[in-house]
Amino acid sequence: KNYWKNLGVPFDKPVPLFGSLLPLAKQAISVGDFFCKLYRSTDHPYYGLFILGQPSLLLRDPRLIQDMLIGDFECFQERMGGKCDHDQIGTNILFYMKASSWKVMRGNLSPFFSSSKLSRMLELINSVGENLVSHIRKKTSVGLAVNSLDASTMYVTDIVASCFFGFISDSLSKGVTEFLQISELWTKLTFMRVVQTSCFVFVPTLAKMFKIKLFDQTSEKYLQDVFLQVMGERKRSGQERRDLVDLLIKIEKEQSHLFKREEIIAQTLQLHFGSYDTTSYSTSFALYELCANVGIQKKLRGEINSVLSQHEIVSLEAIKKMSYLHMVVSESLRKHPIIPIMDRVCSKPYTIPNSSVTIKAGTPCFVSIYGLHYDSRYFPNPETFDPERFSPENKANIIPGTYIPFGVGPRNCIGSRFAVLAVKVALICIIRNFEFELAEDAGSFLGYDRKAFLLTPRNKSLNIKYKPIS
Ligand code: HEM
Repeated sequence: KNYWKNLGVPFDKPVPLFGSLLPLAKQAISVGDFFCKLYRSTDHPYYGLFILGQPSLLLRDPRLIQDMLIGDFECFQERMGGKCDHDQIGTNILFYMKASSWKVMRGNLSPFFSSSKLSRMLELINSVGENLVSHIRKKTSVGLAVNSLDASTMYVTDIVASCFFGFISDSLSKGVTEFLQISELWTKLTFMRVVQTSCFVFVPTLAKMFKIKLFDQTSEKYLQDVFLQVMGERKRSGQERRDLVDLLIKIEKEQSHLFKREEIIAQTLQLHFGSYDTTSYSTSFALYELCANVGIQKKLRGEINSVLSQHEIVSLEAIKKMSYLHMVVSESLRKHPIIPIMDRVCSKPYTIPNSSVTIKAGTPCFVSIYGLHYDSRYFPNPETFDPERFSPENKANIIPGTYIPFGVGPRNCIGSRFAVLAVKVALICIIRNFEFELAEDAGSFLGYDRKAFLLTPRNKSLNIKYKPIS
């Protein structure tokens, strides 16, 4: 209780057993709001809290965040959670991999997101984008509003199947597919899943004792089987598609001394899990903002049409020329940072720069991405959707470390370029073909689900009325 007091660090008063986490345990507040509230409760560069009995630190100052998580990365290489040997998939996804294996695996996977690989994947994403337009056209032709959160989810499911699992899922045309249903189950947060995931991350001792695993086991097994089937066929035929399946086959062949089979399979499930809700919610929030800001929608349509009048296809080169699109997506990710917090665990005693405070090995350190993005010192009128914050002239004024939708440092989001590309293609496809606005029954889309870890729209529908442009 007096741990932070004795070190002279301002802190959140703990309650017995729960520490600072009681509001979360009661599901009275979402994870993003909880850390944002702590962020706002002090002016100090850092703030103490207790994860159950474990003293932990919230880093607030952007300079400090950068010094610690980038400059002193060797002391902050791992996250909380994932130390459960009984769960060979959950523990071995890149997100939770231990530092030594992580470095090699990250090096293996990074080239998968290089410009040349993205350019190849863009062909696949474009064809899913066309299906998204057909899906909207079909619903619109019979006078229906389109639940655009569902449509975004199907769009991302089909991209994931195509780019990571190597097969066509086509849920946008079929409406429902087994892969879509399993993917939804995979990321669905029931009360039990929330408790189990919390144990896996915050109380690994309990997770070990009760053999709790990170993922829902039915969907984990299904996705593993799908991937192994594709992998097996690929090995038998000797065919190469230069995609994730080929890359993982190569790692299995060349690095069997470093990685077990589960560690390799875990990465496909990781990329699926990493992309699924994050990218579909990001697409939906961007669509919502374009409905709410008709002037911005119009201006964006102008830019997209103008660039595409000089390019036959939606190539990386064409997308790069759409600077306003980049500003719109950047602002949407500022206002809606789907992963609202990030964490690292300190691996050795560490003295906080410009202080006499030394934290112990094992201390979890958090960053409130949401708190930073809504801090009016860094982003005036943070509630306003204003892409001009990211214009070439204004961008230079953004203080490093204050805009971090994809995290900070070497362990930041590996899929950021892929995610931004997928969101941009969806917007390009929609905006070229339709004018759109919120339907009368759109309801409130902007409340966040209190039991979710991600910024999850509480109202799981985003009804949009689309008007085809001839
Ligand atoms: C808009 C969509 C997305 C957002 C906002 C997002 C955000 C984040 C954030 C904040 C982190 C933690 C970074 C840190 O701790 O410094 C992260 C990590 C990660 N993300 Fe994403 N992400 C998105 C999409 C994706 C996609 C599409 C993939 C996969 C293709 C992906 C895969 C990962 C992985 C594997 C990690 C862990 C990286 C590591 O530990 O090396 N994410 N993401």
